Amino acid sequence: MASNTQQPVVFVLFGAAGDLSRRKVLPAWISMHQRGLLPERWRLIGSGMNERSNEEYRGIVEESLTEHGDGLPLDWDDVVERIEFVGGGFTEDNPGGLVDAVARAKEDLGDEAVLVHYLAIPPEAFDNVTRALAANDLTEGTRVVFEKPYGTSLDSFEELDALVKTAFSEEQVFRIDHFLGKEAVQNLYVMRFANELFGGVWHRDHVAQVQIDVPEELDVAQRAEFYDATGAALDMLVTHLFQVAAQVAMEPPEDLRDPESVIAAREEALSHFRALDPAEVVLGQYDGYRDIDGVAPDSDQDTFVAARLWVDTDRWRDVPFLLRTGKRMAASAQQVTLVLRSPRGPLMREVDRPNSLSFSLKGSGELTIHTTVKTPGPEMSLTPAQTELELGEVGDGGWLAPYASLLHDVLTGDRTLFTSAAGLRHAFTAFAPLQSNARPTPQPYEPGSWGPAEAASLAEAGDRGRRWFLGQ
Ligand SMILES: NC(=O)C1=CN([C@@H]2O[C@H](COP(=O)(O)OP(=O)(O)OC[C@H]3O[C@@H](n4cnc5c(N)ncnc54)[C@H](OP(=O)(O)O)[C@@H]3O)[C@@H](O)[C@H]2O)C=CC1
Ligand SMILES: O=C1O[C@H](COP(=O)(O)O)[C@@H](O)[C@H](O)[C@H]1O
Repeated sequence: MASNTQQPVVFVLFGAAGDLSRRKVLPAWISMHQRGLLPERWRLIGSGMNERSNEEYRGIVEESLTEHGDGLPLDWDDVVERIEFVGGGFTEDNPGGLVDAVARAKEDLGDEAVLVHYLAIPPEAFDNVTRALAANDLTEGTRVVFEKPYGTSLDSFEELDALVKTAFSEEQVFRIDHFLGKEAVQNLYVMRFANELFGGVWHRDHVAQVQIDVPEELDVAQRAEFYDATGAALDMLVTHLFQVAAQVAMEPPEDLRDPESVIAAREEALSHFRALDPAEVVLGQYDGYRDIDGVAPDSDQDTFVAARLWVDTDRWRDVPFLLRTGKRMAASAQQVTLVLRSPRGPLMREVDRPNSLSFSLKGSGELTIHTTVKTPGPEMSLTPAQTELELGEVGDGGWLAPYASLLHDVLTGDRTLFTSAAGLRHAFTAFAPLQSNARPTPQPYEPGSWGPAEAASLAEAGDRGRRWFLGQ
């Protein structure tokens, strides 16, 4: 479904006043407009449960751009006229004013206008909105973007997917996982496949462990209801951290420029994720979480998860993938680290810290390489050293925020960085033990800490001397 980027677009944003829309989607859309990545003619229709006037909603967009984007575009007076809001929800039986609003926008832009639906709503609402789109004839020729998590368990994923298939063909569906749109995540495979320095060691013979670590200082007060129904493991582990792990673990695709080939390679890796062993998972809940408005007073929801994942392929057999994320932690970072094995040979006893390649996924990304070098001077003594490469400061390209990059792909029809149903089925299968009776009880942890103490030993167990790379 490739398309010409000048085809006018009607962008219908469900959950248009929610946290995701305000912090990410609206700033991304307007930044695309500013960068000339949108067609000249477009309309944005926000949809929500609550009633809001166009003026109120435009005020929300303005605030979103000021607080989370690059400020208002120079042509704001023109842009603001293209934005409207339709409240009161959107269901099979009661489409509210949305169908009319879409018809007006299409009339305005012409018949060739493409309709893109973006579901920035809680996952439990995906099926109702899908049904409503079908019942109200808003599916044909459109594209639909589903936020993550696409399903909340293996069973609900299957139900949702079966429903979505009745309403849309696969090429209309874009299941987004915005971590795949991060520059540095894309750079993981470019660095690996374009550099023998990295590609040559990307193997169990050289890598002792892989860490994917996303601690967040952020709390959840702005979206307590959503979060308390979701939790860290569903919000982050089975989604972003699994996708990034698959990106690290995948075998070389046949053709890196062919979307199907890249998706197949990433999802083949997912199919080799061993089902999580609850004994190798630590869940946590920060002290004070239950006092937040919107959180159940007896909630046992996890706000932290650390897991040891195994990827059963020849390349990764017996190499632990340590995954960790949580809210209200000591620091905010997004880091993928390949910790290499200790060197053999004459200096093996003198090297304190093995080599590591550490990719920061924030912004345009950064690579840090830890090495051991000779201390300058007459003595033969060794010193740990590190070197950094800012991945955004090379060449003359311009960094795109992940949501802008992925929305651009939706408009051009490039599916490389989107997930397929088959891939998500593998992810939910490996995740299922955490949704069974064997789910570990969340352990309390201090806000501003690195999570429950048990998580530290998860990194050490069975692999003496290994630690979480961050926070040690
Ligand atoms: N927030 C984030 O950082 C990220 C969120 N996501 C995903 O985005 C989605 C939305 O999350 P988030 O924005 O944080 O959640 P919020 O709770 O902040 O916002 C959800 C919005 O959806 C609307 N809504 C609520 N219930 C329904 C329903 N039953 N049917 C239709 N619309 C409904 C609400 O509209 P109204 O205000 O009018 O009541 C609300 O504004 C989730 O799937 C989440 O996983 C993905 C990546 C990052
Ligand atoms: O999907 C989500 O991601 C954010 C972190 O992503 P970032 O791009 O803002 O760094 C996380 O805070 C949120 O809980 C989750 O829903």
